[in-house]
Amino acid sequence: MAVTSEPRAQEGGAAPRHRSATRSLLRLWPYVRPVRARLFGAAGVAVVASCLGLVIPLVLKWMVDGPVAHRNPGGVWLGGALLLALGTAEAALFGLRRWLVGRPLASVEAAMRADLYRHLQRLPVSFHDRWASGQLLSRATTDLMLLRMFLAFPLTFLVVNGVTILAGFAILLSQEWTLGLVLVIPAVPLVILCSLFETRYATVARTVQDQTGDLTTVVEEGVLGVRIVKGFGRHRSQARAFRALSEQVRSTELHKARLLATLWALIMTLPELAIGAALVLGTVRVADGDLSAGTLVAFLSTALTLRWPVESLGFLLAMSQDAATATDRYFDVMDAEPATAADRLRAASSRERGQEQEDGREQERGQERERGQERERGQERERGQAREGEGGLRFEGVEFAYADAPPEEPPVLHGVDLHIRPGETMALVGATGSGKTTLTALVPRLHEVTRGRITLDGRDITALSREELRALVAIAFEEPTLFSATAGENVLMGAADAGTEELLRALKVAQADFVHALPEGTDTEVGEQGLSLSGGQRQRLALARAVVGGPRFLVLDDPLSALDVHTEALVEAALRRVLASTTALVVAHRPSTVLLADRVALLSEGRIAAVGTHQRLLRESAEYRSLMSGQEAEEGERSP
Ligand SMILES: Nc1ncnc2c1ncn2[C@@H]1O[C@H](COP(=O)(O)OP(=O)(O)OP(=O)(O)O)[C@@H](O)[C@H]1O
Repeated sequence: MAVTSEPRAQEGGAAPRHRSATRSLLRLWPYVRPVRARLFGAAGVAVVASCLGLVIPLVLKWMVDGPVAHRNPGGVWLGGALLLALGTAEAALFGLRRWLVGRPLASVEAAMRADLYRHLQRLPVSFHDRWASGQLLSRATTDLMLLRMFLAFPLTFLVVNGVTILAGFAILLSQEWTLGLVLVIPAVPLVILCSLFETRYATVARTVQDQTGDLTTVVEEGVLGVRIVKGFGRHRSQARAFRALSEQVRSTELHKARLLATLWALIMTLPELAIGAALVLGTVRVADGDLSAGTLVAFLSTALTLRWPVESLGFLLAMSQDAATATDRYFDVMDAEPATAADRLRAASSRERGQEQEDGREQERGQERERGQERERGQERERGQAREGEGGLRFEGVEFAYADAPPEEPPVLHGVDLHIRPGETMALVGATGSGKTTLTALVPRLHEVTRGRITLDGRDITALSREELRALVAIAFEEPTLFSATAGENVLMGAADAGTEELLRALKVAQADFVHALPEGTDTEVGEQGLSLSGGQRQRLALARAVVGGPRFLVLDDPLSALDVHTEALVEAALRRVLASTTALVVAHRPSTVLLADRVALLSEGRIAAVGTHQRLLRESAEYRSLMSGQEAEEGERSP
């Protein structure tokens, strides 16, 4: 089975729905507004240029009926010069149009791309969990390019060609209305055809663009996961999966091309037939002496001048449809709410549906929990610990469920009460999948709690601005994420105002001194995702990034998992000094990491089942003992 053939639950390839292309395209107005003067100016210039083209047949008529009929060479030269001047002016005006639109349209595309990027950064993590990266990439690249092309070409030329066709038909009808009617009549089936085409083409265009997004995701995954693909010898099945998807895109593209070809053939054939009919009728009338030869020449050359504006309607409409689809896809993302209130509501309502089932389980657990809590309180009193104040990091009745979780599933976290005192380091231990990572992600508000609250030194995190929260809390995850930048820049991302001194200190704490041995020290580029470094090196840089700003609160999700025992011990010793002044929540799988902490919280079935020192939990909690059991020997060796 190929990696990419697994079912995809992500969004971004919404089913095509019927919509008005004009309404979709009108949403671009806020971006077009700042450059409207230039765009309208360019359209005006193009209309003048195109109408100049319509004057040429009138000059021809004058030449044929005048200087040519009367054998006047001077008149012929004058006519020739006039035609040359008209042709040159037409070309110059079209050139001016291009110059007028070039720069403003590049800035429209850049502004839309910047807005999309900014919006993506503000969207909650839950949005990114749902959307495939390729769908977002294709919107930021292909779709925006389609929009720029639409603004540069079809938008102007639908107007220009529309005006030219109207003016041209007015000239034709005024010259000889019977012949004019022969040309106008095919316009009726053409209009009907175009509206039929719009509906069918819109559906296919959306499908192609969505499938291209999926293909982008597959390419991205294949490139990022190349080690796994190679390691498991999966390149053939991977290539097969890629071929299947690209075959899908190809066949939809072909379907699109067939639609376009049919429309184009009809759009080209009908005017040709009409011109042929007008030619026969006109020649008969010239022979009968009803019509001057000059009028027939002018009539036919006007009709031929109108061929391009009429024939281009097919692909101008197709490009407009592609642009309308690209606009819809762009606003699919831009309309997503950055505010997370929607997520909260969704999760809360799914919670209520799951509440009934939960109540039954809750009763059973209640008694057990009360006994445990009573025991805990008694022991705390015995140790004569001072009553904690509001300081530190506090979880109060915290509940959390992923927005896309089935409603019948209990929340990942429920009724989590935990207090980490100021300056204390609390280890968070729990079985795999018990919700440790989820709990840590709530502190920097990567996800929003669905019930309850989290406070930092007594202040609800939802009352803090994002900037305040980021300044207070630093995070490091088990899977370190580095950016295509230098090692130093990656670390300094952790604090806005940190300098070289803080950088060196952070590298020391995280035992990341290896950086100095890199070819350009802290200025060495670490490559995309830091893949030029080992897993342990990446983890240490991520840890340095977390501690560089000397944060008041530190949230570490098993940040030492990739280190060897010796390096881990060194990092721990250095961290201990840092953590002395920091309130920290550290997800731990190994006793060596647990030993870093003052106390340990055991997360079980979505709630805190026990809190105490490592030794005490070993004594009192069977679950904790079992979680740590594989490691006790190692721990015994390493504890002081
Ligand atoms: N983005 C997500 N959307 C939906 N469910 C998720 C998401 N992330 C995690 N989960 C689910 O939430 C539960 C808790 O996951 P979490 O990663 O918090 O566990 P964990 O205790 O950190 O596990 P581990 O020790 O293996 O890292 C799991 O059942 C997981 O399937």
